[in-house]
Amino acid sequence: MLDQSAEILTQDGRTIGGVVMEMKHITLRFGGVEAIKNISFDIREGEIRAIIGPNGAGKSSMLNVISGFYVPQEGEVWFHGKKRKPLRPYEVARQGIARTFQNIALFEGMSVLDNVMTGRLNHMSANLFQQAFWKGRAEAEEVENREKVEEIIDFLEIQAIRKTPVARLPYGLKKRVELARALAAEPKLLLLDEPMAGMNVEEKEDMSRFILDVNDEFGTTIALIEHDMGVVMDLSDRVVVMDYGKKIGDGTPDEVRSNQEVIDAYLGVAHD
Ligand SMILES: Nc1ncnc2c1ncn2[C@@H]1O[C@H](COP(=O)(O)OP(=O)(O)OP(=O)(O)O)[C@@H](O)[C@H]1O
Repeated sequence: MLDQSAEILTQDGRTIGGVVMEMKHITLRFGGVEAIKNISFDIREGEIRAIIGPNGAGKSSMLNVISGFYVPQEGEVWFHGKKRKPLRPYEVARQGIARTFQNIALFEGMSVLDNVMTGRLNHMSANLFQQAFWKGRAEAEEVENREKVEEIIDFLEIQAIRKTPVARLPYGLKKRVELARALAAEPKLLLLDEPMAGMNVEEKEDMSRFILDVNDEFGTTIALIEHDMGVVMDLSDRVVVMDYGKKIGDGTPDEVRSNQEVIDAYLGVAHD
């Protein structure tokens, strides 16, 4: 059996670390619909792991299992070597998991800066009493949080719009602000829900570059779901392919690309 803690080499010669999350025989049902059927795979430290598949394949359901939002009826999720119990939303953040959403979930009336600041909530320990009576601590924390947020804003090249209300931004930039907010939490595992959906070619190229840069610069482990096979192939170290709730492929982009079952699933399904 493969040593789970051992590093492995990717097809591009990158080294990725040991297993951080393991999905073991996951089955998820909504009433009579089996959205995920007995799927197992792992996510390794420092990798970009994509889960792809045609419409209705079960990708969103899987992302929600990874994030802890859905608890599967069967199977186990292991995180950092421990079997995970059902989590409350704040516990997910404390575990070092942050995510973006397919339908952007930002505060439209607030500025970019304030939206990104909300990503720091988990790093704010000063309570209301301390904020009122122990100004020093609350202020020090505020300075530290601002510094981190400014660093991320620079990194994602959104300085010019830091004071702009999100509602005024084009779609591609909103997606980048969402990425910034997720990064502000300094996650160990970053989950991206169709990060390229609805983008034009240029926006997709920008987003790909930022995802690669985040992974490279911060060493963040990234798991993303994507509907369009093309966009993630150059980006990912390893890819899981789902179809009708089943896993039909799992491997390097080259392995997945030459997998006949994967080719058939994609050819047999109409895409938008
Ligand atoms: N909350 C829910 N209640 C009932 N059925 C659901 C629910 N969420 C998903 N499903 C069903 O589970 C199956 C998988 O859906 P899911 O959204 O996970 O697929 P997907 O691969 O993300 O699809 P898409 O690419 O279209 O977003 C579908 O048959 C869907 O109708």
